Amino acid sequence: MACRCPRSPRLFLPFLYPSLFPPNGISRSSLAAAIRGTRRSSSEASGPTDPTATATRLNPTPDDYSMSNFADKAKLNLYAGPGGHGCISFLREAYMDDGPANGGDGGHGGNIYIQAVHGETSLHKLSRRKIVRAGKGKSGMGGARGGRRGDDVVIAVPVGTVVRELSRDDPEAENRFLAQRDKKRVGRDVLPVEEGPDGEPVDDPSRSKWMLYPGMSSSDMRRVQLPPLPNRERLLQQPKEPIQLDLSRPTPRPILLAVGGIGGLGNPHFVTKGTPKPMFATRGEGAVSMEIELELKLLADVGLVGLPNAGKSTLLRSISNSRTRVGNWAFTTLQPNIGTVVLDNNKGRPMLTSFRKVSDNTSPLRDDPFHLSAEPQPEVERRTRFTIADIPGLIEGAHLDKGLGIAFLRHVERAGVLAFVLDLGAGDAVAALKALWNEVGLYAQMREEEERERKRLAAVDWSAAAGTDAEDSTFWPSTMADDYNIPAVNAGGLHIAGKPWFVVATKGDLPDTQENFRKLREYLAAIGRGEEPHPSGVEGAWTRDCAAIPVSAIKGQGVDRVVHWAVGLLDG
Ligand SMILES: Nc1nc2c(ncn2[C@@H]2O[C@H](COP(=O)(O)OP(=O)(O)OP(=O)(O)O)[C@@H](O)[C@H]2O)c(=O)[nH]1
Ligand SMILES: [Mg+2]
Repeated sequence: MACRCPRSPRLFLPFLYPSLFPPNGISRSSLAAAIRGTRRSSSEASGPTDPTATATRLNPTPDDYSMSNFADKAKLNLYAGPGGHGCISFLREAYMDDGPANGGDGGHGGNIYIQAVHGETSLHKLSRRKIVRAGKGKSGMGGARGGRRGDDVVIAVPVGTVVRELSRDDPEAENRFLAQRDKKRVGRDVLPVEEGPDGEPVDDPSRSKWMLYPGMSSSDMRRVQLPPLPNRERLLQQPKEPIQLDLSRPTPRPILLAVGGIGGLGNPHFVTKGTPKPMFATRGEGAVSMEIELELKLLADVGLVGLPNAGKSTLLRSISNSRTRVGNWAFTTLQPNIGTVVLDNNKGRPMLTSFRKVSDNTSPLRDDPFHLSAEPQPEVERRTRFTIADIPGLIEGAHLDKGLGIAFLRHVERAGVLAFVLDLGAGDAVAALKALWNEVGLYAQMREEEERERKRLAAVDWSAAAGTDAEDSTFWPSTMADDYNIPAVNAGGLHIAGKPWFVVATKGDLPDTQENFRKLREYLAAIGRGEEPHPSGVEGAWTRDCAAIPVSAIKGQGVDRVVHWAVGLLDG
């Protein structure tokens, strides 16, 4: 059959593809040229700073970057799994309607662990998750079938995460404390079931630990004589309060944070001569819940510190594999970036031969907890790469949380070497260096005060058993977690000012920067000679070999010297 619609392909095409059908009077070629023109002008507007320059790796267009999710703090509420209840059941078979007790035990609740692993780079997933729950133990069943154990949870965090416990609720520790107190008071393990004047049982906390057969009459329920609660130990001991871990290395095994509850016992456990058919079983124990705070301190070998727009990110791009964002405005960088400088790619002669000490902070427990390797650990190992952290620019008052500085200064806190990046084209470099050191020094002092305060609070024993003889060494046995405790920091800001540092004087390609650089070099030489104090003003700070390296990061000139100098300081 013939088509009833007239064949007019041009009818709809202009709506679908307007660019192919220019309005009358404009030729297709001139329209294409106009489109090309607008594209070029829009990329130029946001492109490299110098309009004559073409985009390169060191001077990229602003869209040549990737912005990943990043969070360096997270608070988590942890709920370990409670134990499942024991079961009250009796064998029922043909011709045996009154068989023996066969209730299964409840499963243990799941534990919560933490593990620092390579591959995780941020805490953003955990900061959104907020609550971590381990699996509940399943209750026991008839036919002597035990309940399933609750699933454990391992929280994977990046290496460099500090864990602090903020609060804890351990119902079993509380109960044990109350039981010990009652034992002392009455001289018996469990208070007798007493009846009040109206025949109602007096409130007895130990009764809530029991499950009674649902088919019992209420008077039987009141009269039933319960045996003393069995004294059961958790398979894993809950770590001491407060937990403080510094996961500065990948942890070989997950570290326990919160222990799940023990599963209840089924009724066969309570069969005695006097009670051949126990109509009771124990409930599963409650589990530990706690609130913890995670703080990620990126572990880079070198930390770049500078004012906004100084050229830190361009420097990072010029010496490492980083693709961090670069732009000609302040606060281009909004989150820390880590770049890796490869010294030896195993494809020929290495760029530099460097060794790093490994014996300093290698405890046998961390690297070889079971002493499996008979060979002694090497004292030094070859450095094939090192990492550099670029953080958002600091402004005056950063330590008081102005700008973006304070949240990110903690990432340079752990760097082995600090590199101060100064823009030679942005005024007095000496004044800029002093301002930066001032902020860093004030921040260091603030952190130390915070740490002291935290220690003071930790020294106060908040545990339920505090001040009583219930608190003995077996009550809170020590765990592996104690070996990961945060090391003490020096007083007076030295933990940052005592680090080796140097200055990278960048944008040396700009005109009239020589004089600025000369003054900077003289100032640093005076510090080295001891004529000028350390720019932070901290007594005993590192002033051994303060160098200023002139570079033009955008042209990649002089940047190799930065790598050599940083490696020299890292090697010590
Ligand atoms: N002429 C010249 N310009 C440079 C040099 N290094 C960086 N720039 C320019 O300076 C501007 C700022 O560079 P960034 O690397 O983003 O500076 P930043 O210190 O990371 O800035 P924030 O992230 O905001 O703190 C960019 O327009 C760069 O192209 C250099 O050596 N010479
Ligand atoms: Mg930057």
